[in-house]
Amino acid sequence: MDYTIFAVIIFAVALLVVGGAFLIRPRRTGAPPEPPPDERADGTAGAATAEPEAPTGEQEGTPETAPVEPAPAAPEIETPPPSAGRLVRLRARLARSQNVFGKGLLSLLAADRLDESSWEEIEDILITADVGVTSAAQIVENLRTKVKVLGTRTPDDVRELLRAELLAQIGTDRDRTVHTEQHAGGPAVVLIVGVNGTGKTTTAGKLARVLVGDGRSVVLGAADTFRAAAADQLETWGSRVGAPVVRRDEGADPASVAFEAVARGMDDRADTVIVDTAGRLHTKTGLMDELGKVKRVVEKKSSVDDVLLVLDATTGQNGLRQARVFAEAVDVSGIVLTKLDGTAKGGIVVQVQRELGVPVKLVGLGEGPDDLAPFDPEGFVDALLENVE
Ligand SMILES: Nc1nc2c(ncn2[C@@H]2O[C@H](COP(=O)(O)OP(=O)(O)OP(=O)(O)O)[C@@H](O)[C@H]2O)c(=O)[nH]1
Repeated sequence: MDYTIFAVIIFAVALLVVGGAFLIRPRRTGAPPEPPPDERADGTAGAATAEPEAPTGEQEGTPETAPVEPAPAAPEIETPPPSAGRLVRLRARLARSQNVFGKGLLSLLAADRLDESSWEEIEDILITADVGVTSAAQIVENLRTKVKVLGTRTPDDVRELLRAELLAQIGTDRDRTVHTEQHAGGPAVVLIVGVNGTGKTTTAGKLARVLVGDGRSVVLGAADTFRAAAADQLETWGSRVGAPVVRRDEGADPASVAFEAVARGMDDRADTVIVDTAGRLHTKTGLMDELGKVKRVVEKKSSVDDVLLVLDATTGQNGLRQARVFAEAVDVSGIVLTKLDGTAKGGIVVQVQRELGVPVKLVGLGEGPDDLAPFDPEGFVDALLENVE
């Protein structure tokens, strides 16, 4: 009898130890971090705690985190906020970063007399904000004409003049929808392209959150197979919102991963497949071959509905050079401008659209998981001119 009780106690202790090991194990093997307990449903949780951790060397070296099959979703799934109203929520951040730009222009325009040097200064401010030389000259010319017609100006008149001119340059009638709706029974396919470090993988993850927040189902494809860490990062994003991630071993053919992701999206009857691609700017030919192949192979299964080019707004002319190379390599259909919270160079919206003839569709305004918003010209310009005397 005593032996039986002893055996039962041993068995119970063994159960506890094994159970504990299971509970602790996923964290050590680089599985997605549990959502912070204080994350609010409206997505306003502190950015620092809510952002999935950047891949670390420890994760890169963990062989268990590179399965061939799509990773299982973590049990605790978050509900991100929907896309509507995101720019409004992030407006203060935009207003803060672009304040110098808006304030400088408004105060110059409000002066009683606008002489030649004032107009030059206005043009300089526009160029410094990365509006681009051609657009800056055009804006100044249009404003000069309107100011002449208007005669005297109240601060409200000036604000309205500038608002209208900036909106005209950005364009209010372009289609800025990211095409994520199912078609012909299959999922929409969105390719994310851009140089590494611009926020490409982060954007793929944030976009998945936007879509899940809008009630869609998403499959993520980790076709940046040159860095295992990029796939790990994507897996973390996917697991937090229950989006399966299709990945392969480092060095695998990106096109085949993209193909498998679309196949998985079809099997799952998902709404959207988001494919993160590699962005090494080795040679233009190499890039063209690689991205061209990904697109061609995906198109054997489904049409590609959007090719989003991710650009870091803080990189100015360098970013634009990269954009040109990508636009030559693949048919870019939309631009995602990231890190607009960290630069006063919001004028890049005007320049990049003018250069590439492609609309800005999404903007990144922070490192938080829900700091990606659909781009809305009115909201953007209003934030630029907000709280400025
Ligand atoms: N402040 C700010 N940081 C951002 C934004 N978007 C991305 N980032 C940060 O930019 C860094 C690079 O992002 P990644 O997504 O790793 O960049 P990537 O282009 O995928 O590069 P690889 O992962 O190297 O392929 C990360 O620390 C992001 O948190 C943004 O809108 N604002």
